[in-house]
Amino acid sequence: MPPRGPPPFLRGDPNRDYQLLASDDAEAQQAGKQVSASRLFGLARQEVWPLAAGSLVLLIGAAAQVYFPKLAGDLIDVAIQHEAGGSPKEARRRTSAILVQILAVLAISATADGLRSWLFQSAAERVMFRLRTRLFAALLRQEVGFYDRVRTGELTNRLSEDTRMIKTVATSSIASALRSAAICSLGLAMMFATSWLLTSLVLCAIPPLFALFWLFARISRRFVKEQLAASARATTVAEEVFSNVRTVRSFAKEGAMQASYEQAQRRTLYFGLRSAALEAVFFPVHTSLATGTMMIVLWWGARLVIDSRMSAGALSAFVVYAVYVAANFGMLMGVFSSVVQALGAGERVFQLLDRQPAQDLSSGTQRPQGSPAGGELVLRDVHFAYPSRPGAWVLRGLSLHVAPGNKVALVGPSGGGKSTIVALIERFYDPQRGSVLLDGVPLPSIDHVYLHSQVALVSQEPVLFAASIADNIAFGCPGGSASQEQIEAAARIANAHDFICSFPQGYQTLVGERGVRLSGGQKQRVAIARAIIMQPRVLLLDEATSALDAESEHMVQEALDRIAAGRTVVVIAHRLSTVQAADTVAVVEGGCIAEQGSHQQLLEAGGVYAALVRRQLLFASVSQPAPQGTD
Ligand SMILES: Nc1ncnc2c1ncn2[C@@H]1O[C@H](COP(=O)(O)OP(=O)(O)OP(=O)(O)O)[C@@H](O)[C@H]1O
Repeated sequence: MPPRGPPPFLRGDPNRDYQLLASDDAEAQQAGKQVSASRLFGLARQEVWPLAAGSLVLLIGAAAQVYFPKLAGDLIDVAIQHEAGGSPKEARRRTSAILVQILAVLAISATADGLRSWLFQSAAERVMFRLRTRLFAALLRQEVGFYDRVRTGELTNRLSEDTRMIKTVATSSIASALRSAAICSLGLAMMFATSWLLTSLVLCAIPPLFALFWLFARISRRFVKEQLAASARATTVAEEVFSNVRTVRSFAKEGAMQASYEQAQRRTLYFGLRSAALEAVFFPVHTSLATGTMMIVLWWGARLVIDSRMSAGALSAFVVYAVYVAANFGMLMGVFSSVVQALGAGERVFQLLDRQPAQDLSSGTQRPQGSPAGGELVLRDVHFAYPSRPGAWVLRGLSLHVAPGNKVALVGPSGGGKSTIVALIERFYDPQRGSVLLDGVPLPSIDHVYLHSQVALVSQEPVLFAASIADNIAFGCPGGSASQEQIEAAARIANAHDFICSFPQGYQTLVGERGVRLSGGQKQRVAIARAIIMQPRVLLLDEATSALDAESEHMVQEALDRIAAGRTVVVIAHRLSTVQAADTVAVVEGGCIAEQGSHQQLLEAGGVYAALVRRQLLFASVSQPAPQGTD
């Protein structure tokens, strides 16, 4: 019986993340299902020369290894012949000669093993580097909607765990497999040369051993795949808890989170235990079969020695060869089963590598220059539903025109679609119908980097990177690097310079993960500086609500007013002063622009806006006086 589904925190299908990805993209899923061993090994294609060189030294090392039993057999025969009355001098001379051979073979074998290890391991590291960077690039190419559906823990797990598993198989396992195959073949050849009769007996045991391994690999592949998926879910829970530790603490939900994590891990444990049980059955059966065969061979060999059909030295050499062959056959099968298991991890990685993003960021090439003012925004008959909720239309034929340099304030009831409009202008999503245009050019036709150097977003809860304040501000610079003067100039406009200088490390102060070491107002001002340094033509603002105290709200507002001057601005307005200062107020309701005009015009019209103001549904969160004459 599989474990019960996770508790509330993770309620739903335990395979949800995996299935989401799979059902999300049937084509990629298909491609994922068809992952073949050749595709897995294809990852090592660029390493063909190091691997070829590694294989060569590996063969040399294997040949050296296989020579040892022969030397051991020779030594035993010399000793036996001496016991039977041979000359001690001759025996000593022969043992000395054998000793020289042993030392030479040891030196060759050690050098070859060292070289082999370096060549294969370094190739494996490079394969993993390439695989991870390719996978990261593939993930970064995906549209924002993809991230709405997949949890980050799932993706980071694939980047770390799955790629590590594939790396080992794609290179080192080739080395082990080749080495074992070489030792097996050479060992078998030597066994044949020593006694074809005994060798035939050994060969009889190989088909059942192989069948056993094949069965084991098939079953364990499924377990490994499930275990990786379960472990990804556990990582997701851990990541979510760690990044929301303040929420967890404030609700005293440590116990519940612990239970969620345990539940997620329990599934990992469940498949881990099944793997362990499988191994507990498989390995004793395999070992008994192999050891039983060896003992029968020894028994028969002893009879051959007694009948003088074989020397004791030859039997010793044969037994050592048989042990070599058995051990390496075991290793070969181990590699085979880990390849089969890695195909499970490969499916998941290749599924992501193959996934075609719904938005092609490289398709846009245009850089509209527009009139000198620039920054004309048009939303034309836009219909939009979020990809994670297809069919639930958020915008239904919405049209909006913002002239260059104009300021439009979006107001309306919660959930009406204001933030969605901003997300479409940022091209986080593309509308299903209709279009969004900047300076007359549809956004998908505009060069991605250019678009985002012209449009800046300052949200209510900006997220900063875990770096210094200077680095966070410079992040906004289109070229990627900014001078200290530029950074400081932007910080001054954003009202951030003074508080930054009050920190002992000034601009080099680290802000912590997502900016956790700064206050809400400070974070927002750093985010404003990050937008200012970009010198955008279009500004998208989500105004701060009462989350800030009066002083920092004033500082933030002043900074926003400065940065807005002379630019096209779309602001999600929460304050009366903002709507009053806007050229146009657009009331977003039910996915459409219900009304548009100046604050005064709309109040006088006595429509939706007037009703919302009257019912205090707008500006309720700020301590501004209610507008006059609305009743
Ligand atoms: N990423 C998303 N995936 C699915 N649905 C979403 C997503 N973001 C928002 N929605 C849904 O889209 C609708 C419009 O949301 P939106 O955030 O645009 O409203 P809003 O007018 O900005 O609201 P508020 O004033 O409360 O911020 C809501 O029903 C919301 O649940």
